[in-house]
Amino acid sequence: MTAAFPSTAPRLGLYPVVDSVEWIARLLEAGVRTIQLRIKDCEDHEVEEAVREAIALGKQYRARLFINDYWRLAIRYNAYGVHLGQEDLDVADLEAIRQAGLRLGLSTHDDAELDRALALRPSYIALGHIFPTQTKEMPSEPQGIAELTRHLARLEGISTVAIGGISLARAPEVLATGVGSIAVVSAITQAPDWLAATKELLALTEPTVTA
Ligand SMILES: Cc1ncc(COP(=O)(O)OP(=O)(O)O)c(N)n1
Ligand SMILES: Cc1ncsc1CCOP(=O)(O)O
Ligand SMILES: [Mg+2]
Repeated sequence: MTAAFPSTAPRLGLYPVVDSVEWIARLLEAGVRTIQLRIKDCEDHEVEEAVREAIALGKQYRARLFINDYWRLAIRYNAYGVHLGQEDLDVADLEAIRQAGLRLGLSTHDDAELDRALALRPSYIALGHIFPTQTKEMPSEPQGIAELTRHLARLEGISTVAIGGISLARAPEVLATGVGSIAVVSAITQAPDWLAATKELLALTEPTVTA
């Protein structure tokens, strides 16, 4: 049987996905504890400094900092984890990521991709896109709440993340499915007041414990 990747928190809560060290710094300062650096379509050497700085910030704030795509740099600078999509899986050295002790998050869009992801025993499984999104061109249709719920039934005991078109207004219905985390880009980066949006999303995902 394939060895599992290291576990992460069962519920990752609010998971902003951002494209700069500046966003990483301001969101960690705002209280976010799961976050991803996602810079697209660069060579490793072009993003190396940003990846190094983001990972250092993640450690400083004791946060779960995932690096999207650049798995070699994530290993070099000892990130908390790496996020990979299905196409990334065709080229990444998963054994090197596992040997380095990094967590692994995987994207899925349908049952076949879920089968493939489950076989790899990642740290979390992302499901998307849930709603239409302007942030990334998607070849598939949005899966919606009913399909998300159906997929979650296969994922008992696995850390799960929903992504795609999740606005502040839609977050409650997504969280009501029982998914462990909501990953968001524009709900924060395009918000008229990013700090207010972040605080509201944090409150939704991390309800205060009552005695
Ligand atoms: C949490 C999370 N879920 C999905 C993705 C998308 O990853 P991928 O399919 O590899 O697409 P790109 O982000 O690389 O364009 C993600 N980054 N994070
Ligand atoms: C990176 C990614 N992967 C699937 S949807 C998406 C973008 C999500 O962005 P938004 O939260 O703005 O819809
Ligand atoms: Mg990718």
